[in-house]
Order: sequence, then C-alpha cells, then structure tokens
Amino acid sequence: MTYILAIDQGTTSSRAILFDAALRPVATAQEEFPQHYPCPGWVEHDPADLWSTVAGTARGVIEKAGIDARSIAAIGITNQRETTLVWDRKTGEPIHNAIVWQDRRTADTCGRLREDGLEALFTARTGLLLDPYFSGTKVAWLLDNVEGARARAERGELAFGTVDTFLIWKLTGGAVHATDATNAARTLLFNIATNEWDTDLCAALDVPLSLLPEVRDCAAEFGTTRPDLFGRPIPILGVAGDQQAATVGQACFTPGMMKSTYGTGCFALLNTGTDLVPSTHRLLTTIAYRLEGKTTYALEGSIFIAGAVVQWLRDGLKIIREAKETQPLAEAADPAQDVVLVPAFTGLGAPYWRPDCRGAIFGLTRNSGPAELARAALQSVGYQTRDLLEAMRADWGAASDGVLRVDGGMATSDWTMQYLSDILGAPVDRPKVTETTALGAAYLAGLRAGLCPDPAGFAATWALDRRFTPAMDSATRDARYARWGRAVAATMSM
Ligand SMILES: Nc1ncnc2c1ncn2[C@@H]1O[C@H](COP(=O)(O)OP(=O)(O)O)[C@@H](O)[C@H]1O
Ligand SMILES: O=P(O)(O)OC[C@H](O)CO
Repeated sequence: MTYILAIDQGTTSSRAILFDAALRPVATAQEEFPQHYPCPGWVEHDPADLWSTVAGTARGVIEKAGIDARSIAAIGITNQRETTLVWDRKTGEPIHNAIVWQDRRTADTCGRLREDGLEALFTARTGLLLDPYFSGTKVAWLLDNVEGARARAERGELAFGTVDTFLIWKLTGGAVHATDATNAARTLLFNIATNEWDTDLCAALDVPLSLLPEVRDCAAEFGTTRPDLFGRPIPILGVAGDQQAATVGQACFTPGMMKSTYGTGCFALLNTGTDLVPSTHRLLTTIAYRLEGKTTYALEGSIFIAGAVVQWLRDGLKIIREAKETQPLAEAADPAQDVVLVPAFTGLGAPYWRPDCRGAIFGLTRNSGPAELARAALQSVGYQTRDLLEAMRADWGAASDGVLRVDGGMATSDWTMQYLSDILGAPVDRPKVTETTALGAAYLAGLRAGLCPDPAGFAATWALDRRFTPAMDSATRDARYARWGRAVAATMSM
C-alpha cells in the first residue's frame, strides 16, 4: 500500500491524517496546544508547540495506522494562514513567539499606512486590505520590537515565514526556506498579479527582501524530511494555506464554485478562474491555487468568529460542556424571542473590517437564557455568511451556481447548516469527507507524486453527505436579515 501524509497545522490544534492512494482517510491524530494572550487583542503561539504537535501527531498517526514510513510516498502541508514567525537562519531559533492571524497589535500601523494614502496601492497589488490580520505589519512589528532584530535582519541573519514555511524549515532540517503562492498571497508583501515579492510594498513596510522565502507552486518539490524524523526521508510535495487547501479538497475547480469552512472562524472562497477580480465590496482577492505556474484566483470573505462563538458559550459563559449541546438548546429556544448576537469579539472581518469594534447582544428579555443565547450564536454564523455572499454576488455577478459547499468542525451541526440554508435562500452541500483541508493538501502532494488524477478526475470523486435546502419563507428571511443588518450597524456605532 502507498500512503500520503497530510499535516494540518490549525489555530487551536495540529492534525495529521494518513490517506491511502485513493485519498480515503486511514488514520488521524490530533493535538491541541496553548493559546497565549499577553495583552488584550494580542494572540501568540509558542513555535515549539507548533513544531512538537506537528512532529508528534505525524509520528503518532504512522504508529496508529501500524504502517512503515517507507510506504508514505509524499507529505502535504496545510496551515493556519498569516500567522508570522521570524527565526535565526543559523540556529533555527525563533526570535519571538508566532504572532497569530487574530492578533490586533498592528492596528495603529495599519491606520497610519491608511492615513498615508497607501491602502489603494496595497489592495491593487496584493488583493488585501490594510488590516492587522495579514503578516506584513506583524513582521515589521517583530523587527521593530525584538531587541537587535532589525540589525540582524539587515545582516541577512533572519528568515521570515508563515507556518508552512516554518514547518518546511523544521522538517527539512533548515535545508529549504520556501512557501507556496497561496500562503505568500496573505502577507501584504506579494504581488498576486506578477507572482513576485513586491519591492515597493516591502519598502513601505520596511521589511528587507533577504528575510523572504522562495515562492513555489502548490504541488511542487519542497525538499525531503530529515531522515531521523520518520526513519527515512519523505518528500514534501504539496503546500497550501488551509482555506485554499479546503477549496481544493472541496473540488471547487470551476469558476463560480464556492466553499465555506466553519472552524474557529469562517472563510468563504469563490473560484474566479484565471481572472484576478478586484473586489469593490470589501472582500479579498486571493490566490486559490497555483499549479504548473498557472494561477487560479478567488474572492474571499473572512469572518473571525464562527465556531469560536460556540467555544465562548462553553468556556466563557459555561452554558454548555460540548459544542454539540448547542443543537438541542437552539431547538428548545423560545420562538417568540428574537435575540441577536453580533460576535465581534476580535473586531469584525469582511465586509466591515472594523478591528476596533466589539461584540453585542440585542433583544434580551427577562426570559432570555442559555437556549436563546445558543440559538443566537448559531444564527450569527448564518447571517455573517450571508453578508459575505451578498458581497460576492455584488462583485462577481450572478455566475455562481448558487450552491455553497461547507466543511469544518461546525459544519457537522445540522441545525446551523439548515439555518444557513434558510437565511441564504440557497442550497448548502456537506460532503462525506469534512476534513477537506487535509484532503486538499494530500491531493496536492499526491498530484505531484503522480498518484492522483488531474483536477477533473479528482472532482468526480467528491461525494455528497447531505444537501440542506431552504425551508424558510422569504418574508421571514428578509426580516431576519434586515434585523441582523441593524444589529451590526448599532454594534459598529458603539
Ligand atoms: N456540533 C457542533 N456544533 C457547533 N459547533 C461545533 C460543533 N462541532 C464543532 N464545532 C465548532 O467547530 C470548531 C472546530 O472546528 P475545526 O474545523 O476543528 O476548527 P479549527 O481548525 O479552526 O481549530 C470549534 O470552534 C467548535 O466550537
Ligand atoms: O486554523 P483555522 O482553521 O481557524 O484557519 C485560520 C485561517 O487560515 C486564518 O486565515
């Protein structure tokens, strides 16, 4: 038997999934790691945790499946995007904790760049906006705030990477400093039209070019693992940011196809083909994948809080013990109440982009309790997705087939997916394999290894688990969505 190992390094946990050559999942290992919040709005990961959980789960899954590492033909890596690391090229030692995508510490820097009139330039070249979400201002922060870092960077002693790059460096024992086009596209430093690091943008952010990794296709050679790690060197042949890997795993290869992944946050990507479609409705333009030097673009809507709102019910309010308890609670909620929760815990992402605003709850009565709050939390995911899809429709026109493919931990919630379909007024398709992120990474590696069919052949293997179709009348849908719009406007005015 031949296997492909997918490494999925996410925001709250690292996963390793072993697929067979037909891309059927064989075994999974998962390990959570601590989140660090050194100041309000700051989020960090210890690089040692990222590495130990990746190495541990990769070894663990091989052991669990009881296979010989020699039968693993290739490794695919997919990762939380934008999270920023800088390390010493000689020792491999990171100079600081990783600054996580959710971290808001560079909001002022973004504000200053915007005041200097630079947003249009950044958007035209990167497809992104000046928001602390992206890596560029995080790299600049590290160089300016870690003692001696800027001088070391100017001497060429330091390397920057998103999590994929850091893992490739660690897996190859420092032999390869590379990333793929999808991860590069999230840095604010990469020109997505020319597929090169942009010297003007690097200069505007004061990031020396010597820090940057080489940018490769998503299915390409990224070196081989250190022989001592798995008992033999294994080639790394696929790399993509997790949302792009999910787009591949969902086989959204045709322009107009769309997927939305519900993990900690929610990220909807619409394939726009080889057209780089600038957004005029505050979405991002990004690289969906790059294969054999050919770039396919996407419009992306990024929401920072989706499944995280359920974690808040569990860990913050302590009204549930497990995420799945939200479904019976939502079903039991009082139909006469209309509590609306705007979960802007870390600001609002697309299409509002308000890092400063914070969450709010509307419509509370003396009878409002855990059930009404749980229902409002699940409903907020539907409303936020509709915001994204409205913006996509406005940017892209009516070309999409109107079906949304969903995946991620929260897509297992039938109640949430039904409400999503109701509020979108469109079908929502959940595939049999919901680990689409890892599947996409495994496919990219398998493609390069010559084990997997071309995209059309892979798309034919996509299998439906369940289609959710709208069951809400349009007057109710419109009224609810309008109420959500008023709740967001009020939240932003606070
Ligand atoms: N049955 C469920 N109902 C509602 N939310 C759920 C359910 N199962 C998982 N979740 C949410 O999904 C998220 C986990 O999804 P996952 O794809 O593993 O996230 P990530 O990769 O961002 O860590 C958690 O935030 C959790 O609260
Ligand atoms: O780790 P996830 O699944 O929450 O994904 C994080 C995104 O890549 C951030 O852009």
